Amino acid sequence: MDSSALSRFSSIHCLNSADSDKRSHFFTRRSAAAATAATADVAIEAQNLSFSIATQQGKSVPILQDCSLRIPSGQLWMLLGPNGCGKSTLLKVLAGLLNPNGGTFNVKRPKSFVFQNPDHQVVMPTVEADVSFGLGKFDLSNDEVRRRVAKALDAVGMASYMQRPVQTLSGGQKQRVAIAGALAEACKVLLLDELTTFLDEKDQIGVIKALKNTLDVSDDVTAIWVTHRLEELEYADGALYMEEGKVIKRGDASRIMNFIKAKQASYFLRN
Ligand SMILES: Nc1ncnc2c1ncn2[C@@H]1O[C@H](COP(=O)(O)OP(=O)(O)OP(=O)(O)O)[C@@H](O)[C@H]1O
Repeated sequence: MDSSALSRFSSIHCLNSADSDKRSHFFTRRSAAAATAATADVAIEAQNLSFSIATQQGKSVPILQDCSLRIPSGQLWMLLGPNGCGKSTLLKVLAGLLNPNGGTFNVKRPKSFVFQNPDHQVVMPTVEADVSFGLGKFDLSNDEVRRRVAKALDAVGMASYMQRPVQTLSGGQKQRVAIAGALAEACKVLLLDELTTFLDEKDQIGVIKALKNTLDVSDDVTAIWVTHRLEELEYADGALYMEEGKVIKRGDASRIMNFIKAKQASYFLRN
């Protein structure tokens, strides 16, 4: 599957229980009995995850090492860290798109992964068709489909765009439509990989505000948001900071902000 098709598949279709069975979402070297079960108030939990890639020379290169995290239900958490530290890889493991070599994880389902390129997120001709695209598998009445689509678009502030051709949307609006698609499918966890990378400042703030509103008005939806932009931290309930394949700091947004600023200051003093 090419990356565009994978993006479309993953972002528009919630990764539900049936998918997850096929994709070995819960991988462990330990016995199933020892696996960590998510408690009612924890949406995402991972312990000691490891993930390696094999080079063409047959060498194993570790990407995630002893990586643990815990995110409470109904909250927006941000995942930060330097380029190449493993943020996207961790997200893909949590989505079930990559199988870890070790460790345990549990993510509430259904869950949905949205990629950073807005042009990979929407493919149907209109906003309404796009958001309802993933609902075909549920055998819902037309009224129920319309109700879910309207509610999801309302949550992301796109209710008045129902009949708009998707090619007329800005990048941020496309990302919001992708999030609405996941909401319409009643996803409990949104795994969002640098959605604002390709967006201008106005669109960037529009997406993060729409997401924050979505979590406020939805019942028990949790989001993890990978970003490099410190200004987005003000919208977070909590944040994780990764380095070299593992989460090294966890806390409220101001704690992580101070931690990163101190790191940046010491880097500039040394160089
Ligand atoms: N399929 C792959 N083959 C080889 N190396 C890979 C592969 N996938 C990831 N990597 C490497 O793994 C490391 C972590 O990549 P990842 O994309 O998870 O980092 P990231 O923290 O999301 O980076 P960025 O902030 O730059 O997007 C990088 O060094 C990357 O080059």
